[in-house]
Formats: sequence, structure tokens, C-alpha cells
Amino acid sequence: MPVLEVKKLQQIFEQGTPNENHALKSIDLSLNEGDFMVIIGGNGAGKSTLLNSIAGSLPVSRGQIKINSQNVTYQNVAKRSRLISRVFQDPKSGTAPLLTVEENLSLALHRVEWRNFWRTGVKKSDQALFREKLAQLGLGLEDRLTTEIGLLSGGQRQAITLLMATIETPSLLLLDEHTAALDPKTSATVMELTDKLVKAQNITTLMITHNMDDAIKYGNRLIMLDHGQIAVELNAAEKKGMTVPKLMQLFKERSGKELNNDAMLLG
Ligand SMILES: Nc1ncnc2c1ncn2[C@@H]1O[C@H](COP(=O)(O)OP(=O)(O)OP(=O)(O)O)[C@@H](O)[C@H]1O
Repeated sequence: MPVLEVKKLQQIFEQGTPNENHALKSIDLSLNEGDFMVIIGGNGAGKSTLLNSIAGSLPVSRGQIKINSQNVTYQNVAKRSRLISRVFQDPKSGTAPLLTVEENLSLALHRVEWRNFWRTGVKKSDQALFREKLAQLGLGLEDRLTTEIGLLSGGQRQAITLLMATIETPSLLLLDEHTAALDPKTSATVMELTDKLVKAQNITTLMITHNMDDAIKYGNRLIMLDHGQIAVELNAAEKKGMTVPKLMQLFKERSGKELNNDAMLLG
């Protein structure tokens, strides 16, 4: 049984106007439990639109989205967030800066909104779990439970955001260029951590990246979007022998043009 099923998904912006834009043109996707699919593509190819549609932050024009066989197409973001965790590009967006590391983790574990935090506080019984989870990151954060998140570096914050997103295993994890704002070394560390967490919990994952090396190295599936369509789709076996030049060539053959993305790191 697939965890995520996307059927004939269409996203049309400014419909009926001279600026009508078919950002997604009948996308079909199916992810089984533990699948880790990487999404790459040129500027404006539809990558963010696809993730926004799946997360529910963008109402779909046509088509259907199912998670665990449940039709979520018309569910709002809040309702879908019981099934979906999402990590964004900006390390500041996933955590509350004035709360401590343990307070942030507590919010994630108990799914409490930060506004209601004063009512619950951090349970003593959770602290051992937080220390253990933080130690697994290998960044020494287990000794900083009471440090305000805002005082940590971007990489440390993004690692904690990942931990928060996976502290309760989500049905689906959406990674929206979550390493793009980090320096290359920190980005590599956070990518390794991501892979470790995803594998350890067998989390079904969709990740947008502009880093072609990461796109090839991580995950068991890969799609390349072009003008709202899937131009290239690779399975685990096809991904194994892939290189950046081969992938660029494949894209050119299938789409009839060169990959055009200002932010793309070609490795
Ligand atoms: N809210 C919106 N209203 C109108 N058009 C939009 C909206 N969001 C996206 N678009 C358009 O939809 C198309 C796909 O955009 P999207 O942001 O999904 O591309 P992307 O693949 O994520 O690109 P990039 O790598 O440049 O971020 C683009 O033509 C974009 O201008």
C-alpha cells in the first residue's frame, strides 16, 4: 500500500487571465513506505508548487492526493500536519528562537503550539529522551538542552529542526531545500544526519535539492521536473550508476533542452 499517492495533479495559477500558468501538468507519483525521493529541476519547474500542494499550503486545481489511502486533497495544512512533517530552507523557520533546545523539542514531541507552552513546560521524563536523541546527531548538542535556540548556529538549528520533524515518525517527511542556506561543510553534515534519521526510522521522504551530487548520492528514487512535468524518473538501480554529466544528458534527451537553474550546484 503506497504511503503517498498523487494522481493527475494539476496546479493552474491565474486561471482565465492572460497570465494563466500551468505550473503542474497532471503529475502522477506513488511512494511506498521508506521511499526517499529526491526532486530536482530548473527554475520555475514546479518543485515548490508540488511540495506546497502535497503539504496543503496550496489548494490544488485538479487531481487527488492520498496519504495512507486517506484522501487529503481538500484537507487544510493543520489537519495534514498530523501526517506530514516539513523542514524549510531557512533554519530560523522551524524553531522558536527564544525557547530553549529542550523546550523546542518538547513542543514537537507533544505537538503543542508555542503559544500554549507555558501550560505544559518540559517534563523531567522527556529530558533523557532529548539528551539521547541529541547525542545521536553527534554535534554535542546533548549538553545544551537549556540553551536558547536563537543562540545556535544555522546548522545546529537545522539539525534540531530535523529532529523535531522526526521525533514522532511522520507518515511523510517533506524537505524543502533544507540545506540550501548552509555553508557547504554544514550542508554536508546536515545531509548525512538527514539520511541517518530517514533510514533509522524508515521515513517516506520527498526532498527538493539544488545540489546535484546530493540528488544522486541520497535517496532511492529521483525525479527531474521540467515545466510542471516529470521529465526524468530514476529508480534505485538506475540511480546507482548515475553521475552528474549523465543526469544532465538524460535531462537534455528527455526534455530537449539544457537544465537551467541559477541555484543549481553541479558538483
Ligand atoms: N502563488 C503563485 N502564483 C502565481 N504563480 C506562481 C505561484 N507560485 C508559483 N508560481 C509559478 O509557478 C511556476 C512554478 O514555480 P515553483 O516555485 O514551483 O518552481 P520551482 O521549481 O520551485 O523553482 P525554483 O527552483 O526557481 O524555486 C513558476 O512559473 C512560478 O512563477
